[in-house]
Parts: sequence; C-alpha cells; structure tokens
Amino acid sequence: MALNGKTALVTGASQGIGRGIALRLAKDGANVALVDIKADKLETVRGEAEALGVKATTFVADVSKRDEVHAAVDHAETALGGFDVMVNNAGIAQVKPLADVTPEDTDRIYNININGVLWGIQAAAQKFIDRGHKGKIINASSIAGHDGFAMLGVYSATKFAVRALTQAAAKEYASRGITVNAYCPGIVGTDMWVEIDERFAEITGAAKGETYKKYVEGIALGRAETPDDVAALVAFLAGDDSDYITGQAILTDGGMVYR
Ligand SMILES: NC(=O)C1=CN([C@@H]2O[C@H](COP(=O)(O)OP(=O)(O)OC[C@H]3O[C@@H](n4cnc5c(N)ncnc54)[C@H](O)[C@@H]3O)[C@@H](O)[C@H]2O)C=CC1
Ligand SMILES: CC(=O)C(C)=O
Repeated sequence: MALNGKTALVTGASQGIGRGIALRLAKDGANVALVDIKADKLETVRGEAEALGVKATTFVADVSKRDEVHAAVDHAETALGGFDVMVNNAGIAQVKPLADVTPEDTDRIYNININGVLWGIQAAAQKFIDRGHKGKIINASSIAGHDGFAMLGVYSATKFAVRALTQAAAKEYASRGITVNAYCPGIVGTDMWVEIDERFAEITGAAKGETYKKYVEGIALGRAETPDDVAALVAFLAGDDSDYITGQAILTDGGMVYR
C-alpha cells in the first residue's frame, strides 16, 4: 500500500471531504490523526479508520487558533509515532452579496480558511524539519480559488489566498524536501453544499435544491463530485508518486473550470 507506515493529519475530518480523505489515506495504509472542532463525529470516523487496519487518533482543535493547530501536530506525532502528511482541509463557506459583507464576516472566514491553512503549513513544516525528513502539505482550495463566484465572493477570496500561500510555501520549503500543493474541488455533495443551496434560496428566491442542480448540470462529466473523487487526488499528492510536483493548485471538478 502506497502510504504504509506514514502518518497523516487531516483537519475537518469529522465529515464530508475531510472524512473521505482520512478514510482513503487509511485505506492506503497511513495512520491517521483526525482533527476537527466537532468532537462527537470524530470518534465515529476514528472507528471507521481503525476498521481499515491502521492506527487512528483524534484531536479537537479550532484551526483558526495557531496554538491549537501546533498542538494537534504535536499530538499526531506523539500518538502515532511519526509525521509525514498534513492535509489542511477544514473550511467554511459564506453565501452573501459583497454589499452586505461585514468585518465580523471577514474576520471569521479569513481566520478559518486562510489563517487555518497558514498555521497548518507552519506547524507541519516545522515538524518535518525537526524530524529531519521530507513531508507533504496539501491544502484545500476550490474551483472558487480559480474563478470568483457571485455570492461567494469572500469565500472565493479565501480560496485564491490558499493558492498564494501554497505557492509561497512551496518555494520556501522546497530545499527541505517539503512539497506543498492544493486540491481544487468543484461541486461536492456535502453539508457545505446543503448550506450553500439554502442560503442561495433565501437570497435569490431560488427553490430549494435548484442552485445545486444548476451547478451540477454545468459539470462536463455529468454528475456531482463525491468526497472519494477528491480523496483520490489527495492520496496521490500524499504519496511518493507526486514527489516532483510542488506549488500547484490542481482542479478536480469533473470539467467545470479549465486552466
Ligand atoms: N463541498 C464542496 O463543494 C467544496 C468544498 N471545498 C472545500 O473543501 C473543504 C471541506 O469541505 P466540505 O467537506 O464540503 O465541508 P463540510 O462543511 O461538510 O465539512 C467541513 C468540516 O470542517 C470542520 N471545521 C469547520 N470549521 C473548523 C474549524 N475552525 N476548526 C476545525 N474544523 C473546522 C467542520 O466541523 C466540518 O467537519 C473546505 O475547505 C471547503 O472549502 C472546496 C471546493 C468545493
Ligand atoms: C464550496 C465550493 O468551493 C464551491 C465552489 O462550491
């Protein structure tokens, strides 16, 4: 198995894409540290990972808090005996016309989606350097990190920022054997999209389900994305086969945005 003996930390692992990534990495042989702000669901995912024959541990942390992210990385190393892969997946969406955005909105979403990724990059890179080996840092961007989406303007800005951090970190850490890449999903059928669809319905008067349907109809491959689709790309980026790739923000969207 491609990730046998490796240790991977995934943030936002309680559900959705993060859960899918954690279970795929476990299936590929990695021991997994599951981090989220939601404690209860983490334990369920831990059981699912252990059933795949690997070690798993949980840690409750808010990625917007630098100390908590650093503590999560320390915990992963102590509990699992190594540290090789960091997946900065946790994020939140916000559907709002730009005209209505408040400073409180931007503080919240920037702190989670941008700073959360930055703290994860810092903590993981320092850990790889202290341990004296290479490492993989993999960040959640989006199609909205390649194209700004109406009503998702602030969210889109955070996902463009993730690409900037990914490129800068790739350059800063390349000499240490650390690669830094981002994955850019399209329309994934998770709770995040349930919330996005509901907010669009409130703001635009669209019927419930209509916005999601409209976006899915625009996908060339003809179906919504699943967490497993995203996890397949992340598993590649976590393994040795991607060793010569760094600083990239790779689209996995079934054919929506072409770069
Ligand atoms: N669902 C989609 O269509 C797409 C999602 N993405 C990105 O993928 C990532 C995962 O999204 P989904 O799984 O769909 O979302 P989701 O809402 O289903 O799950 C997000 C997870 O992150 C956790 N989380 C939120 N804030 C946190 C914080 N401050 N600290 C720790 N954990 C926190 C939540 O508790 C939850 O378990 C996000 O970064 C999102 O922006 C990117 C493109 C498309
Ligand atoms: C949630 C998200 O990133 C999009 C573009 O749907």
